[in-house]
Amino acid sequence: MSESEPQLPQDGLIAYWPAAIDAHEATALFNQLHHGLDWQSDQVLMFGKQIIMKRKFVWIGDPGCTYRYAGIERAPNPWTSELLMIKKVMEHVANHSFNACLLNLYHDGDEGMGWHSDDEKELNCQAPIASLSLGATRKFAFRHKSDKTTISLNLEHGSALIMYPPTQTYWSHSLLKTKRPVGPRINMTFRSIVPASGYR
Ligand SMILES: O=C(O)CCC(=O)C(=O)O
Ligand SMILES: [Fe+2]
Repeated sequence: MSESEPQLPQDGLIAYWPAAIDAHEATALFNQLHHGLDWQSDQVLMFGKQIIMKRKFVWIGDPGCTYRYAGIERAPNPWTSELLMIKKVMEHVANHSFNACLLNLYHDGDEGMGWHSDDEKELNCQAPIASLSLGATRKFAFRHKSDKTTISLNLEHGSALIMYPPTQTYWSHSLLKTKRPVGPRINMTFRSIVPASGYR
């Protein structure tokens, strides 16, 4: 496994590992997750209306790792043995430990994720976020919040993208939609949550 070069010019730090997991393992994992998880419909509040997204998600984490996202509070689902195994790999790649993971399922190129940064208040802002991609290769882009510089990279099957602080402070990111016919993709972002006060 080796790192390859895409980098942010300023105000952040990323590392891209094209083959964090080998292709065979990545395919087996994709199939297990695709069929084995209880995928939920994502909802966003738009112009005061709840819109159901085609994209699906699963929120996994240690007890107490509740996540408020797009106005909805999400209690964590427990870790499975394969998710714990992947968490270990990603902890090794990122050199950091994680207590939660957001999985997103994009059925095709019509589904993506708009510009945002992962800077919710329950996230430990000193910790990296480690993203693992499985399935179709898709384009992912960073845009600087003030000068709008944009950097894009293709996230390949089995690749890891680590976003270190202060990337989320200065850069937004997006999973771009595409008109190219592409198959499904699962993305897992391993995160470090500061558990809600009721749990501490
Ligand atoms: O699908 C991806 O690669 C990105 C997902 C993402 O940005 C997120 O879950 O916050
Ligand atoms: Fe994100």
